[in-house]
Amino acid sequence: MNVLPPPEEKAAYVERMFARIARGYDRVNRVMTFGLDQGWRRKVVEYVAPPVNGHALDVGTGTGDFLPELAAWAREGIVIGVDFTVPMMRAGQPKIADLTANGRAFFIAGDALQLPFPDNTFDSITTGFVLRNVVDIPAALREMYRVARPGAMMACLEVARPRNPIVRWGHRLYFEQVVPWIGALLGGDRRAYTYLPQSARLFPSPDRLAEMMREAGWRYVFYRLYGLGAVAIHVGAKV
Ligand SMILES: C[S@@+](CC[C@H](N)C(=O)[O-])C[C@H]1O[C@@H](n2cnc3c(N)ncnc32)[C@H](O)[C@@H]1O
Repeated sequence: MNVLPPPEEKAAYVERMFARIARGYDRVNRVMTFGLDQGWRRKVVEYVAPPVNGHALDVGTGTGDFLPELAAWAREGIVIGVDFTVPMMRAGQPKIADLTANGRAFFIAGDALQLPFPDNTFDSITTGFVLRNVVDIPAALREMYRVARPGAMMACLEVARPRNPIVRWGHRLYFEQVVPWIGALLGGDRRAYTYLPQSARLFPSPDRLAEMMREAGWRYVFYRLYGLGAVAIHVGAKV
């Protein structure tokens, strides 16, 4: 069953889907990734190394899993999570409640393709499992570049396909057959977790994504694979 929407309906489809699964989103993530997802996010934040009093942005922040880690680095700075699905941010509000009370972390509703920030604003930018969902990946990469300060680092966490043929076969079986059921049982939404492997299939390879980052202006681009090659972290700098 193909659940992928046509491009002109993708943004509305994605927003509705994440609004539906917002409450169970974190639980499904932990189970589906065998608890590895938070370690990958910590790695992403290490790559962008937010300065102590810096400004950090997480694009497509969802329930804000990156924000406490960004705030732990930028301990005298400000961290912002931007997303166009308000129920996802609402579900994550308790995670950043203390930081928000101290004026250090905020959720802001906005589109990754038209970020609601001036040019050259952020020292560090993260984005996790988002680019697969946007209609125009180059435009999202250019927007992040626009709002990054010269000297800023950006890191992107996304799904990839393992290169080892045996691991790739097992991963495909798990991702396409098991994950939709985990989503159905724990997240109450089989369709959303069928979209996940289907959208992953169309996502550019890590080499191609690195190229797209360079085309968007990012420099010193490299990537590393994690989770037996099931996810990639791409890193770039604005010079
Ligand atoms: C798979 S979730 C990832 C959430 C979070 N980054 C994480 O690591 O768990 C994808 C998120 O990207 C958001 N998203 C997708 N396209 C977007 C866009 N064009 N603008 C803003 N947010 C977007 C969705 O609303 C959703 O919350």
